[in-house]
Amino acid sequence: MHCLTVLNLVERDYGIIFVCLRSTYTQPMITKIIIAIFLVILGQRLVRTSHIYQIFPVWGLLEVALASYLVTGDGWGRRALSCIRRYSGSLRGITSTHQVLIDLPGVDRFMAQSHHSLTAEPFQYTLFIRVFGATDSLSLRTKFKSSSKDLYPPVERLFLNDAAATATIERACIPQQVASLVSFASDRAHLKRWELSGDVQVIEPPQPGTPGRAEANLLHLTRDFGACMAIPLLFGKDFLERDPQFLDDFWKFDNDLFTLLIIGVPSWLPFKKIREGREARSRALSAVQALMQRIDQYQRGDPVDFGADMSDLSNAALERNKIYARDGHTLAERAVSEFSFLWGQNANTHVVLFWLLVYIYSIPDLLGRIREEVAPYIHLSQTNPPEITSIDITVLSVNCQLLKSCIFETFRMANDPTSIRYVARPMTVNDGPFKHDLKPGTFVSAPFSLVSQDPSVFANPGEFVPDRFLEVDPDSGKHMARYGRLRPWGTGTAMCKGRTFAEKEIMSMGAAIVSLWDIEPATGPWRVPPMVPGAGVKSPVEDIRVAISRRAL
Ligand code: HEM
Repeated sequence: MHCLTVLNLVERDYGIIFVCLRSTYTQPMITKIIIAIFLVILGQRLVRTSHIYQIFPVWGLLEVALASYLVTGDGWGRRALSCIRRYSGSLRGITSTHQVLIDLPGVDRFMAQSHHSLTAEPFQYTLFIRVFGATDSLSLRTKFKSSSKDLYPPVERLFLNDAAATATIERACIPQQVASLVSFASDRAHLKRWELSGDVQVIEPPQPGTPGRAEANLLHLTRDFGACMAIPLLFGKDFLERDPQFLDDFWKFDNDLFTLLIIGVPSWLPFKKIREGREARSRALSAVQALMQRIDQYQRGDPVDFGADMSDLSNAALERNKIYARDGHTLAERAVSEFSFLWGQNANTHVVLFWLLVYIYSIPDLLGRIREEVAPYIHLSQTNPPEITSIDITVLSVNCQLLKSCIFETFRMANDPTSIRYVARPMTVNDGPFKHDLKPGTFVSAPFSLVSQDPSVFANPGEFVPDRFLEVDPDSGKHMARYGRLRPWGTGTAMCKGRTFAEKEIMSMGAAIVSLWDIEPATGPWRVPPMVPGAGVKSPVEDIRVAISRRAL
């Protein structure tokens, strides 16, 4: 924009200040101070009024929680909500800037509209600023706007495409890795990363003919085990090996800080949990920034820091870095974006794996049924203890419908997905007898956990029913697991881009673990711990101490 135009705009908008400015030319110091204040105000105004991105209101998720709570309550909750909400029908938002869609007929069709009308980008940008540690600026909004739609195709090619997702999981060498879920190493220096995190204690070392027995914290063991499989597939092996602290920081940030920041708790509050979470985030971001530097060096053909091996980086990481370089993102900005992607890849998947194992091992007879179902595709050696010689990942996904139904049921019990979109153009919502006009510049949210817990959709919603999602296919007559009204991956164009990979990963790791290991509580009978809601998949109020031994055939 030409500077005279800017000055004209400035004079129009800030006339009085401008007059003052002109009259202070004789006092240069005061003039400089006024100019500085004025430029800050102008800068803030430009950021606010640039419609590149709006920030999702800080109370938005609390409004989703409140509307969901009131609508599921008895009569008074619904009546109270009817008095305070803005629209009628299925739109339950209280404020004019945000509508919560509950029981909207055809919600998938509505949310499937093109990103020119409904877009997830402003909410993702809000997460960058509010949760992942980026600093809001007009320049960052502009860069994020030009990069974001190009950042997903590389992810889709690696994690969404069926054949590519299978090939990616094959590279993780699950048979060998699952055999070392517990290594029984007597020397701490030889314990795996996930064993350290799971506080594995060997109770009986393995002897010839007798499997060993160890105790571990199941959530910590499983989530680090999963992350140690998944992260190298994206960022190569060197990343986690170079930074042994990274996973602890990642989970600390996820558990202690993420939920607080997303609901708007200021990160500067002087509480120990927040301070430690912030420190963990800052260390994790530094590790990712150093990685981005190495990726950049590698791509430009420059010497790579520490001579790190970058040969097994995924194409997704390489292609995304090219887009960041094209659009002039600093290394710190790339780190925030990749850290948020890494969070999406890991924060939910391995916690789902934990809950799946808890249900399979704790529900009488289910372990036997799953072992029987997966046996033809998890090939075991005849040794004692047995080893997995190969896994047929493709056929496992197609033929193991009970396991798939158990995964869906785990999602239903433990996952709280919400799709949040920005209304970029005027839109009309068809809501049965109602029609609502949505203004551009507002947000809509669709919380899907309400359906998951609705007894009229899923009978006895508090109970884990392994076969719940199995339906008889009219053509083949076989049982097939179908999602029905479950939406673990959100909906519409911004639906999860890693869902094919995540489902196959949980299936193949779950099938491999149950085939090789016996797991039971370290003391007493199984007790499924209560769940703490968070951002996505819920955590247990406390970890479960379990005894693990190799399965004897
Ligand atoms: C059990 C595991 C997972 C669950 C439950 C899950 C769930 C979700 C949900 C609910 C969304 C928001 C969708 C919406 O707004 O409608 C989402 C978005 C996303 N997820 Fe996942 N996810 C999982 C695993 C993964 C993995 C493994 C990856 C990557 C490898 C991934 C990458 C993404 C990306 C890139 C988005 C943003 C998509 C967009 O805005 O276009 N997710 N996920």
